[in-house]
Amino acid sequence: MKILVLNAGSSSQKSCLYEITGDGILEQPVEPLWEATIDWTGKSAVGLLKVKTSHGASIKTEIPVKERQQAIAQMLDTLMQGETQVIFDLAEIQLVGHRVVHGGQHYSQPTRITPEVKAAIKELANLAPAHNPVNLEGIEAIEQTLPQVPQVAVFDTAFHSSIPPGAVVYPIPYELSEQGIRRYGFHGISHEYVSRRAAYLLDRDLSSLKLITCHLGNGCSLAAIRDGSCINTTMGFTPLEGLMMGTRSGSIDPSILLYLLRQGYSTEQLDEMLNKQSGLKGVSGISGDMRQISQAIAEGNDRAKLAFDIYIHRLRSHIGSMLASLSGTDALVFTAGVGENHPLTRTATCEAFEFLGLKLDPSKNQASPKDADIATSDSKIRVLVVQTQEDWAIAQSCWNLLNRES
Ligand SMILES: Nc1ncnc2c1ncn2[C@@H]1O[C@H](COP(=O)(O)OP(=O)(O)O)[C@@H](O)[C@H]1O
Ligand SMILES: CC(=O)OP(=O)(O)O
Ligand SMILES: [Mg+2]
Repeated sequence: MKILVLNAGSSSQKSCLYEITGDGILEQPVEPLWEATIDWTGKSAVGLLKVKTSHGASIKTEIPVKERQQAIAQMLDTLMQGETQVIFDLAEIQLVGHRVVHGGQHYSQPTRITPEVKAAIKELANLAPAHNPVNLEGIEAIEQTLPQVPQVAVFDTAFHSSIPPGAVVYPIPYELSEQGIRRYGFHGISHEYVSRRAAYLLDRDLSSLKLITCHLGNGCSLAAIRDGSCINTTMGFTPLEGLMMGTRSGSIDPSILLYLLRQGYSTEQLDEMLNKQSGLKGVSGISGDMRQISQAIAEGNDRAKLAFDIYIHRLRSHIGSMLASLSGTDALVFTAGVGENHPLTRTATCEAFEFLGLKLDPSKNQASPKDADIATSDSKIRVLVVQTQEDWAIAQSCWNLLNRES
């Protein structure tokens, strides 16, 4: 069965075509037949489309991206044309799966997209403004291009539905919690996938493991996972809470917002400040990208060093909180852009937990291996680097949903 996956970001659109055969539950992730990304910077009318296929073809080309729908249609053209052709007819695609960031209280399973589900995704857009609207645009683009093909939403919040009330309810008047103001948690597709992959790499049963998964990308979050179920996470009502991120502040004293509101800031200004002008970018004044922060530190930039120090301080503190939720851990798992590629972040994080007998192997860490254990053989806690495969996880969820239904 061929499943197309769409993973829409605020400045990118990723897509993969997978072919799943057999029972679909494969321990090793499968290479996509075709993989495409469009990157554009918000208002720019031109985007860079990159496509590669499992038979070794690749193209890079600039395309106009005034509307996401047109850009997606152009991206899908490369499935059937030129050197990147992998199918002869769009009808070969049997299902399309989407990463949808906020599923609210009602969607904790992969769900077939209906007008009702679309309306719910739209309504939740004010809680995930950088994500849900673009997820919806992706769904609508497929309705135009592949009107007959069923679509499935896989929610980033779903994996966190097992978190117990003590970690979900905020200590504010309870009526607000009843209105849905509570912790949801995000990056669930990634946390769930890397926890399963970690169990496989450790040759252990997931149902007997305590894991702390660290998704450190542009957005950053942690999950505490016991016996395969999530029991705590750092993101909350929106993807703004918790760790310091590329451009998001993470948790700050809420009184800072009250203070700034009284100073005359508008809600839009505060939103822009907290989501786009804070984090590594806001403190360093340079960039939200860890590669540029590292380079600036190497050149002696003090603000870049301060930004990195805050990032690590907060990461260590939140790992401490996850450790307490789990009463210990068998492994720390690093994933996503920073987690997979930045040895210094892993060293600086792990140093704080040496008192627990955690020992990182410096040469293994420096190599940034994919899907490997980078702790020494006598370390009391394993440390893994796992490449997150959100798209593959979505394809598997879609396949499982179809099998449950049939
Ligand atoms: N080689 C690298 N070294 C350090 N950081 C990196 C490297 N590659 C990517 N990153 C970091 O990862 C981030 C992107 O992570 P990613 O997981 O792709 O994020 P997202 O899916 O949220 O866009 C970049 O902004 C950058 O900070
Ligand atoms: C939920 C979230 O923060 O996603 P991303 O890291 O892709 O922005
Ligand atoms: Mg991501």
